[in-house]
Amino acid sequence: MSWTHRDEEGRGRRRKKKEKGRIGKKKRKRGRKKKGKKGKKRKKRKKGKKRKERKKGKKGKKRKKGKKRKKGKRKNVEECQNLVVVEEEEVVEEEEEEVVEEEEEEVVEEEEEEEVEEEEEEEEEVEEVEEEEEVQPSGQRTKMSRAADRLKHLIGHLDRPSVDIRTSPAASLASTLPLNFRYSLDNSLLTPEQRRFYEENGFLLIKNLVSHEDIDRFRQEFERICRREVDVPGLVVMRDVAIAKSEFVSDQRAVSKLQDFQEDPELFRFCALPQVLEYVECFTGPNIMAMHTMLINKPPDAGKKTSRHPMHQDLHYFPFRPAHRIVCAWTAMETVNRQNGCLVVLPGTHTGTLKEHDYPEWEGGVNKMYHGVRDFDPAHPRVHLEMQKGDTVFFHPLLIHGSGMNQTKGFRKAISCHYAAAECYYIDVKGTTQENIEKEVKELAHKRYNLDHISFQDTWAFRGRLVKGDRISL
Ligand SMILES: CCCCCC(=O)SCCNC(=O)CCNC(=O)[C@H](O)C(C)(C)COP(=O)(O)OP(=O)(O)OC[C@H]1O[C@@H](n2cnc3c(N)ncnc32)[C@H](O)[C@@H]1OP(=O)(O)O
Ligand SMILES: O=C(O)CCC(=O)C(=O)O
Repeated sequence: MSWTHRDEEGRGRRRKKKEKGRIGKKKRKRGRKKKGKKGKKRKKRKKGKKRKERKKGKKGKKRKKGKKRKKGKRKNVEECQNLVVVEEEEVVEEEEEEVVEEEEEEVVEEEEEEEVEEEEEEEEEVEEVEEEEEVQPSGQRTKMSRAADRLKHLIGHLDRPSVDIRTSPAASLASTLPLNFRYSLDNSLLTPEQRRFYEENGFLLIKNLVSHEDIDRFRQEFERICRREVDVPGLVVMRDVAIAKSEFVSDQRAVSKLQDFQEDPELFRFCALPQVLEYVECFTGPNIMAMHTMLINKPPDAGKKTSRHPMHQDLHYFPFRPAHRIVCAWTAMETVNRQNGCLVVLPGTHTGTLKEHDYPEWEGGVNKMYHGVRDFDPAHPRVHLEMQKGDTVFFHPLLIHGSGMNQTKGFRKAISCHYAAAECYYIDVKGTTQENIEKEVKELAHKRYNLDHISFQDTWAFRGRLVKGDRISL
């Protein structure tokens, strides 16, 4: 637990450096802002005009949609009666239609995004915006076409055949890369399309990345742990709240999640798989820490819907930054689909800020520390990440995601690791929305290990393991 001392110094140095940088940045900003504002007014006028045009267009579209929807509904009732029940019960709670209606929602959403973007631009990102405008002069790619593009990418991305889609970017394509990527680093692994996809959506699904052989080995180890044949230091074994008080059965039926398996050499192999780290490096850079590990064994729902995982942003749990140098790798250990509670993501939400989280008010109870995001746009398009064994999704810690209820009789298994650049630094969460989780974690550490003065940051420094490069600040 030595982060405090060493890092306080480091933090001091960094803070000074940052302040210096900020002053410089502010000066530069001031100089540019004048120029920027005029441009922005022009931009706003244009946007107003565009908005009017869109509204006009939307009326016509709505009428058309009404017809389409009726047809679609009939099909739903005839063919997918079960689905109606599924929809009602899932965390996802929205109607199938809402997902299909992305086009319409995207327009509204894009408008909202534009406004938020504008605000952010005013405050912080003047420099970046200017860069963006240089490489993407208005008119070259409108917001509308970006929304449509995004949808196209999303669908194309999810429909890919089950093969490894790794390719090297062709030299000729490199020139089409925008220069303002902020969520991924220059690398020779991701294609321009994959990179752009992550930038815009906050996740990237790679098919068939982890071998079935490895997954079977992880499964066997999981079963050994459940049978208590191995004792793993630091491991947290969770039971679903609905069965936590029922009679203990010492096999996987009782276990809903293994957390912090960094001391289990077999399970921890997952975190160091070279083909996984190759991707991770595109987001973290070459010095990589495995910060958080989980094997999630989503149980068949006991009837109280407690197998759901509320919509949340993982950054809520992390007292380290910057967010865009943190990434999660989540690998399906078997087929995951809407029936057994696949991941559900709100594409693009990684571009927002960390929101307030707390326990959702669910009648059947909520699992310990399963905080949900307080306010998010329920109309935001959702993507259900249906995956096959070995498929891996990489996602940003601000991406709002969750998972639905497991309505099957089987367990739904996935293994995951949150990675961070070793250059990330700890932050003090006092006075922030993360205070509630800090309090809970500290209480748990006290209860479990009788540790009184452990800090939130300590609990992370203690769990983190270097998997590549040098351990720097974390
Ligand atoms: C970081 C990336 C994103 C992460 C997102 C997440 O996953 S967030 C989720 C992360 N979750 C966690 O870190 C939680 C870690 N979980 C734990 O530490 C533990 O499973 C636990 C505290 C909940 C239970 O610990 P114990 O091993 O002491 O369990 P024990 O069986 O003795 O139960 C102690 C008390 O906790 C209750 N309990 C047990 N499991 C529970 C659960 N899942 N949810 C709520 N409460 C639970 C019991 O009913 C009992 O209450 P009574 O005392 O009233 O009888
Ligand atoms: O695997 C799941 O069901 C959800 C996992 C998740 O969202 C998380 O642990 O952050």
